[in-house]
Amino acid sequence: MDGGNMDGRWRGVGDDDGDDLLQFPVPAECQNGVSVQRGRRRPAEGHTLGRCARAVPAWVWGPRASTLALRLPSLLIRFGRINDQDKEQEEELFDLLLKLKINYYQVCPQPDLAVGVEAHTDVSALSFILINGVPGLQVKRAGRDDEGWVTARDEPGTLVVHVGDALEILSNRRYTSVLHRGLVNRVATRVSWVVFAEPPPDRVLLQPLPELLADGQEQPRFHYPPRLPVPVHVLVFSSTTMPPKARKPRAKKERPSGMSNA
Ligand SMILES: O=C(O)CCC(=O)C(=O)O
Ligand SMILES: [Fe+2]
Repeated sequence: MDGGNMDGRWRGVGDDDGDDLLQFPVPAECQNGVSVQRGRRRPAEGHTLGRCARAVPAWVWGPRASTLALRLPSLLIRFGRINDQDKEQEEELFDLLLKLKINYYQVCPQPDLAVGVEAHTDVSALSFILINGVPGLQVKRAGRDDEGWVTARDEPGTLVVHVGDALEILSNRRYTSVLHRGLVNRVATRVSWVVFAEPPPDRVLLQPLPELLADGQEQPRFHYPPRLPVPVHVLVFSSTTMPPKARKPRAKKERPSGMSNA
């Protein structure tokens, strides 16, 4: 991605080494919340979302993330022993939709009282998360409810990959989606760039892949009659009235106290 200067407020990222990230302010227009950009291409110049997306480190949109994003579901499914012959299904899984979201968390002197991004699972197949070196991404440990939250590593250049709901459903829960949350920080602004990789909404139905159930040994763990295409899934699962997985521990309402990093 080209270097640049938007109204003198920020400088672009030219290097691919992740170091720039630590000194990299997000343009003011992106600081009111989140910006979402659909599609695989970088947004158009001049568009607000484009301006925000230009703040994205090169390699979020660059070959490393997109290669991973486009290949990982297929590889994971293969590990799940999907029938190798089903090329058509594999092609569909390759044809992922990539969406970018930028989270900007203002410094907060009282992080315990603030809401960052509440505990949730992503509806994507996979999510790729890059943070600006300020910790605050937390993952709920699988298993017992009382095991608590684990803070993701924050070394520059660390790319966190989450399994999302779509992959859990397609894989008939060979992979389970990750409950996670984003916290604000007491002393530093947090920025996270998330690329959500989703199955193509017009072609992939969110149901366990038939190949996994073909031999009759395994029962489908997800039933959605009538079988829903992705947009409906997103609608339903985005609803606060219908959490995607009752088996997942619910988000605790209390604010974590150990995350100030002050
Ligand atoms: O900001 C973070 O570290 C996580 C954000 C997140 O999980 C999301 O936007 O879906
Ligand atoms: Fe998320």
